[in-house]
Amino acid sequence: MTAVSRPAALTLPLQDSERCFSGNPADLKPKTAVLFRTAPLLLDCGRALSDVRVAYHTYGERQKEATLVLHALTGNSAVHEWWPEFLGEGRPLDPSRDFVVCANVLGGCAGTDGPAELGDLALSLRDMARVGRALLDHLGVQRVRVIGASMGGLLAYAWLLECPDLVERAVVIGAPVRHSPWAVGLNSAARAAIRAAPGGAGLKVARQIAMLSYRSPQSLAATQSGQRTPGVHAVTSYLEYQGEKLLARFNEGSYLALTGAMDHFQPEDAELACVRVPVLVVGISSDLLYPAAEVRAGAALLPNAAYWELDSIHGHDAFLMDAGGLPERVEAFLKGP
Ligand SMILES: CC(=O)SCCNC(=O)CCNC(=O)[C@H](O)C(C)(C)COP(=O)(O)OP(=O)(O)OC[C@H]1O[C@@H](n2cnc3c(N)ncnc32)[C@H](O)[C@@H]1OP(=O)(O)O
Ligand SMILES: N[C@@H](CCO)C(=O)O
Repeated sequence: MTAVSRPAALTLPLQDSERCFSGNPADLKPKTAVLFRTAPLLLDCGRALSDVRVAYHTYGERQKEATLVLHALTGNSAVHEWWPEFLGEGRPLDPSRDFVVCANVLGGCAGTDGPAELGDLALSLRDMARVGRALLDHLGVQRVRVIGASMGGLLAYAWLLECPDLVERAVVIGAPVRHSPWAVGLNSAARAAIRAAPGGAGLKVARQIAMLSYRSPQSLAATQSGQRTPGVHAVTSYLEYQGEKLLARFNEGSYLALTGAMDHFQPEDAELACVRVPVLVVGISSDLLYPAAEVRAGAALLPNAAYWELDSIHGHDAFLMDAGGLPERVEAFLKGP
């Protein structure tokens, strides 16, 4: 790995993620585009949006074919910060070979328009795919390979249904084809916490509920047994800390909008049977939020899907924390036949 050098004008110390990224230092900066200037975006809820601001990262030289990364619920477009095992020379997303694009989703709070700019929004994952399509048009991209995990995996399914003409192949990691009552129930409890205690306290509880679904009993037994502070269970202070961390970097309106979009994405089996392109679906052995059997059953609804399982004790977030052989699997699949 080659360390990147920062332009002289910037004197902040490099973050670890920046040191590890061996591509063009200019790729580390987010870009913005204002889309839907001449014709509005018609949302599934019936509202029309014009001049939609989208913040995104690209890695590598611009090409007509791209690899589009779809981030998770509280993730963002800075792939180099949260997926270093996947992005870089010799990795599945290789900027020396590929044009990699990742945009912050509509409805989020990382630079793309969301509730903070637009007010309360009833959004769908298909709306987000349409915004992504407009961004690809803006960049001159005509074909994409799509890869997403968690909410990004659900969004990958939305791309397959909404933009079948653009998608060449797709990787779905740790995501079902639609939310189960269990997943909707967890999000409903999180939203109830936000509505019961607006202004921050509710968002912190929402994150605590969600974190439990992102880990597993075995993972917490391995990492959070005992106490850090006398008289306080380690897992209790861990969850409190995770709530504080999310409050510092996220927005409760976005949490409501994005979890609502995930819950309302309920494609029919017959729609999924029309997806013709090759799809690699990855389940996670200890995932409590989206159990591997459910993810596998979703893959079986697609005519041209392969299923692989990541073996980890760390639950849903293993794709971030304990990726094991996943990068190699993804790379082999993205290369194509
Ligand atoms: C496809 C996508 O888009 S994914 C998007 C990626 N998402 C993000 O990057 C944002 C969300 N982040 C995460 O979800 C998590 O940080 C993960 C999954 C990346 C990593 O999870 P973890 O290994 O639990 O690490 P996490 O950073 O959450 O927790 C460790 C922190 O908790 C603290 N901590 C650990 N145990 C305790 C405890 N018992 N009490 C208090 N604090 C604790 C650690 O000191 C550490 O603090 P720091 O963050 O200030 O360094
Ligand atoms: N840790 C992920 C969870 C969903 O994968 C996030 O916060 O977005």
